[in-house]
Amino acid sequence: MLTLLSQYRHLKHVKYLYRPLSVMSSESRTGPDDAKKPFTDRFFDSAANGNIEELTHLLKATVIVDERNDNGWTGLMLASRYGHANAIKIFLEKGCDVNLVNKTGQTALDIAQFWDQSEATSLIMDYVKHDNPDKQLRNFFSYNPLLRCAEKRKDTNWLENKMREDSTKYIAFCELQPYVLSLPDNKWKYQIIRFCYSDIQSCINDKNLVVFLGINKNGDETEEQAVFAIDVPDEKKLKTINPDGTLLQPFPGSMMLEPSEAGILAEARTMLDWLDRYKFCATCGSSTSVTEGGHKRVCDKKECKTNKGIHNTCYPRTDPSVIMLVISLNGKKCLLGRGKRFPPKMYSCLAGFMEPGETIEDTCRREVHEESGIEVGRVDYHSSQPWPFPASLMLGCLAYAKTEHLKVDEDELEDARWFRRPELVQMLTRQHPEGLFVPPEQAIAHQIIKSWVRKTTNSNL
Ligand SMILES: NC(=O)C1=CN([C@@H]2O[C@H](COP(=O)(O)OP(=O)(O)OC[C@H]3O[C@@H](n4cnc5c(N)ncnc54)[C@H](OP(=O)(O)O)[C@@H]3O)[C@@H](O)[C@H]2O)C=CC1
Ligand SMILES: [Mg+2]
Ligand SMILES: [Mg+2]
Ligand SMILES: [Mg+2]
Ligand SMILES: [Zn+2]
Repeated sequence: MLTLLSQYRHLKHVKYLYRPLSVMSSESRTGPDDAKKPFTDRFFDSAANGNIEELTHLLKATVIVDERNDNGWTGLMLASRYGHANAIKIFLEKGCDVNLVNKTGQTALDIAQFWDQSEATSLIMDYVKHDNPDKQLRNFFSYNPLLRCAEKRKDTNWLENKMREDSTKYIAFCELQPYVLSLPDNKWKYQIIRFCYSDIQSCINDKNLVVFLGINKNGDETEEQAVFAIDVPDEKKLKTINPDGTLLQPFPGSMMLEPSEAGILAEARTMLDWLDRYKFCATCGSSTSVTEGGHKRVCDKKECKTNKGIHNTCYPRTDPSVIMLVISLNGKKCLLGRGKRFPPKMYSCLAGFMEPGETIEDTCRREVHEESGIEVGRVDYHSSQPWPFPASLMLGCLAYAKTEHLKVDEDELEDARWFRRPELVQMLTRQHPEGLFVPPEQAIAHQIIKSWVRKTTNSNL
């Protein structure tokens, strides 16, 4: 406490500590010019003033939740300094980083304690206590609420009985697009239709592909609800069962599902695509039969070597790909590129498929060099994302550049450029003066860029 006190005595004469106080006066709090202030000034002001309406509005762009002013103060720190409990709750709900420190090394908790803001102190302490591994970033398509129950896949009797049970649900696909309903209160949100066995019975035959996806965790333990995916090649059949449904296009359709539905879609879409495309043995060319609830194909030719020893060529495929945010030598800029098929004005992280025998780090170094001419040194893993178009697993990384001169691979990219942090904030929040933007939050690229922006500041840029 003594150290903090002495820090404060020193700081209290420094204008930045009180920078937000300039708007604490009654004139400026309601001043007509507030709306014209830069976005970040309004953000810091609303945190310091406890202006919940403004804060809620500005935090729709969650990327700024950990934005720091020139002195390293976050909105949470400002709200803690002045004891605005409701503002603190908003920051915590939005997943702010409570561990950040300002330029004098204080966390929001240090500040709340120092200023005897007891409610602020207990809110943050409570949050820290309950901060658990579940809070780890979960990318879109990666949250599948079903228990896969791999052990049940070999139990043919169990599977056959489950397929006919009243509680069992089927999600139907036609040409790899799920059959969905748009939500009555929000036409931008869709829900995958879950059919009962009696509804879908007429579509289940030897030709239509069926995959056991798993057991619904939320179902009653005594009556496990199994979920299957079924491919129904004729959309008209689905229309007869439920005329209100529609097929959901991959882009942007899949992005409009709830995250838990997107996770189920990721499993189902990749599985159905694989079952459909790998009908013949890759080793001997014979036909194959589907087994294990749709999770394996077995070569019909008994003597085929896939039926002896290691025969994993008959299992579903996942193609690992890396996706990386390249950070410049001085740590102040990031490299983004424009693929030839991107929507106009969209820039994203560089990405590429892994080759056999490569590590994640080496794939990042190779792909960055191939696509931009930049040499990469250290590579840090960030997070991963299943990308079911058709079967990628995106391995997200931060890659630290050793060089800066760009030599763009024109076969793959239309452009690649270094962007400074303020520009990235504008692109993430769709406020860039030239209309440039990054992929939506459902893409891992967005999350990697956002996490770098949240961990850095604009100072000295
Ligand atoms: N989730 C996200 O935020 C993003 C995801 N992605 C995904 O990342 C993946 C990789 O990115 P991309 O830049 O396309 O990859 P690369 O940089 O490796 O280049 C694409 C080239 O790789 C070839 N290729 C296709 N499939 C494979 C494979 N399984 N193994 C090796 N090479 C292959 C293609 O050749 P050919 O022309 O012969 O088909 C294509 O020209 C893609 O699935 C893409 O959809 C990319 C950006 C953002
Ligand atoms: Mg690429
Ligand atoms: Mg490439
Ligand atoms: Mg490649
Ligand atoms: Zn074979």
